[in-house]
Amino acid sequence: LESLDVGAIRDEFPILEREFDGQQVVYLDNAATTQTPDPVVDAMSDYYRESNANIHRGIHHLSQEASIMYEEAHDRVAEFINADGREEVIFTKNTTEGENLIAYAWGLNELGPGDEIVLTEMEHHASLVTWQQIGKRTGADVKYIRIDEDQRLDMDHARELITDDTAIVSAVHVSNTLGTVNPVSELTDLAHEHDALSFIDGAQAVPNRPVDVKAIDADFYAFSGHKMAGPTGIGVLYGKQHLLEEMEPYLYGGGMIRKVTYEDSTWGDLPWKFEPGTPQIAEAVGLEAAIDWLEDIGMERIQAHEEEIARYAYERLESEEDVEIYGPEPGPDRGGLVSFNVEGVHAHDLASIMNDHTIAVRAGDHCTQPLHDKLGVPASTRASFYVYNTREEVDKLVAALDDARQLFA
Ligand SMILES: Cc1ncc(COP(=O)(O)O)c(CN[C@@H](CS)C(=O)O)c1O
Repeated sequence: LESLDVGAIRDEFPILEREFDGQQVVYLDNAATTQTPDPVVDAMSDYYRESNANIHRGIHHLSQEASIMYEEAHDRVAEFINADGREEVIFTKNTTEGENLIAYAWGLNELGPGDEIVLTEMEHHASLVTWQQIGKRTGADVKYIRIDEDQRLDMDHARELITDDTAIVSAVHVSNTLGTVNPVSELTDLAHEHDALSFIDGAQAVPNRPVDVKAIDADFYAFSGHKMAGPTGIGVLYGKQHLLEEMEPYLYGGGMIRKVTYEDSTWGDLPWKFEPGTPQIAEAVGLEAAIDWLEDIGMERIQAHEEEIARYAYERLESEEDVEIYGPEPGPDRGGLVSFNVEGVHAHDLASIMNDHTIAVRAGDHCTQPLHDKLGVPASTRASFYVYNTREEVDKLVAALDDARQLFA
């Protein structure tokens, strides 16, 4: 694979030139949100300047133009993840809303006492808390597939846990804390062997690797635009068409109906049935521009670059005796992030020192509190990489550890 021209890529991100206290920003918090390249910002600005109108309602030129842009953004997403078409692509606010949409529109109606919801111990709160609360409301039991000593998923335990009582398996594709890449096709097969559904949380996967939802055969797959060089305020819930057809909406209003009388209403076609009210139109345009931008580079090259930088970070940090790294060794089942702790230094103190060097990392539980309890640590510091990061930025991260040691260790 031809390596990326990181310099040319960085030129499309003016924010990466910003300085604080005379130091250029080192942005290593991409698992939280990625930066937005000029072509995406320009596409959204152009939309507002030239095509802004409400969709699906007006018969005037601007509304027709905006409607086509919005609808075709669904087609572009479908092509990107290999969905059958726009009918399988619901625009949400973010991954979290995608999880909630299925939990409410499917879970509340289909789950009851005796049913089991199988999660993994490394789930993000967007999945874990949602299914946990739906379990409490429906009487369904929530079970967690263990992680092993390498913080990979214990698939023997998965095979034991997923039974004919399982109604749905909801699993993260790439852990935002461990970096672990889970065998989501195998998990989906296990679910289907027991007539259960599979929901895959792809927030940390779609941005940085090729994702083919048909190859995985997931029934639902969710991700967020802001983690893949796109805008905040838009996410995607992929769902198999026959399942979405059978599901009742759980948010009602204009745009999602076919016929309304004082007595009852009928619902519109997919995906509009699940998109009530005025949607995030400019964000849909931005998401399409982000997909064009990513595919212009190539998802395989993005994955290779991100994993090369993460491998370099892993190896540099691993050579530091007082550093504990979480997640598996670099390789096919580790994504482009590294969470770690420095002995004697609290993660928040470390991140604060990093910030003194204008290095942006995340410290805390990364919305995986139960996982941190399982790891036996209150928090961790996480460096997460993307297409514009360099080895030199990793060197700055490692060099800043000494300041933290002198101050806190
Ligand atoms: C695996 C996974 N699943 C769901 C989400 C939620 O994405 P939203 O766009 O916020 O809905 C995230 C976002 N994780 C951010 C914020 S906690 C992080 O710093 O790790 C995620 O990583």
